[in-house]
Amino acid sequence: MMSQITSAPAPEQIRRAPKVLLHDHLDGGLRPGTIIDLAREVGYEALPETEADKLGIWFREAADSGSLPRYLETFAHTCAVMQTKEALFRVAAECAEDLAEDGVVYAEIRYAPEQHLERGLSLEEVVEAVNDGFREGERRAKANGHRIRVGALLTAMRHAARALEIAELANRYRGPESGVVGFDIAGAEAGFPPTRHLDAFEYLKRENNHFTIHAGEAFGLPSIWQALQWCGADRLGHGVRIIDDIEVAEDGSVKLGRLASYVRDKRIPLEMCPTSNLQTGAATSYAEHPIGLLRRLHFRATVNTDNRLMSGTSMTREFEHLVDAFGYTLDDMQWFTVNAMKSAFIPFDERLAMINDVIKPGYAELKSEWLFQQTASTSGSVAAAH
Ligand SMILES: O=c1[nH]cnc2c1ncn2[C@H]1C[C@H](O)[C@@H](CO)O1
Ligand SMILES: [Zn+2]
Repeated sequence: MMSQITSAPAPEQIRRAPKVLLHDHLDGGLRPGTIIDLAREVGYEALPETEADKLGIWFREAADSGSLPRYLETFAHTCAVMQTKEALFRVAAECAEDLAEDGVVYAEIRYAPEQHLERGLSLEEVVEAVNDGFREGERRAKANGHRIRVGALLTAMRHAARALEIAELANRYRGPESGVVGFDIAGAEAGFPPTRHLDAFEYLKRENNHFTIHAGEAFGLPSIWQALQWCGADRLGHGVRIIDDIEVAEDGSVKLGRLASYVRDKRIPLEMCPTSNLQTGAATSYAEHPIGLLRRLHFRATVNTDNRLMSGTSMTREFEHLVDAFGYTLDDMQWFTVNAMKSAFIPFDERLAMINDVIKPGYAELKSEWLFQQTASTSGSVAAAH
């Protein structure tokens, strides 16, 4: 039997470990250099910086406001340069390449097609350009010795009124050829409850389709309750505020309210995004991030990036922060990764194959390296003592 891995994985091991990403926005993950190139090509002159390094820093700082609406304002610049087929293709291809480079083996990437129509594209053209870009990125990753599969989630903006139309689009493009795997709603949460879009969710349920809902990020339990019990969400985007329904007494004993119990009992996946939560004020520090408690209580928690550009992050970095804050090991990383893979929107047999053929062997290899190093260093110290 494999012995327990006790030490913290090094950043390089974290990068090489197979990772699964369920919550990442396409328009929140552009390379700064690409934004500058695309702005030049389309004549967009409102960028706050024209050097890639400075632009990357600008996004991180502007998004670090402590408020979700202010965080969301920064997307005006990325969406502005994602209005042509070529731009969407490039951004999607680079997204898949960057994730593969970071050790992500499966990703569901979301974006709102309705935000990419300013220069005359149709919703269908947007979806097809992004899908083609993902396929290209998968090919480039393979050529570089990486393996990644990318699915798309189509998002509707919760302040707008196109959710049913976008849900229909997601349904039409669903399937292995195009790679659309589900639906989401995003945008400012306070004042825009998920029930505004009930028609879209009811439609998707009738179509046996999958959806996640951003809930419990900038607003609390009522938003999570609506997302699950009125709308029927398969997963929760963030869901951090579920912590409001959990009481931890001074002696460490824990009491779950009915909603928190439901979420845990039903194994509702929580797409947690620690760095993004610090920026929007949904959590105060990594060490106090609810993911620590939720992991201990065996909620189906997963680790995600949300917006790699605005949060200056990657899957490796998110795990590094959690390793620092909670002392997580490769076993914990594997637990989060298997949770995420179980919660993906692709068919069960394909999820199982990813777990058995990619994730478990990947972690087994890293753990055996770790054991080998431990043995080598122990026998080294024994030899030195003689
Ligand atoms: O964390 C988020 N909460 C709510 N909405 C978000 C978050 N991150 C990005 N968005 C919005 C801004 C994007 O333009 C949109 C589609 O990806 O989704
Ligand atoms: Zn999000």
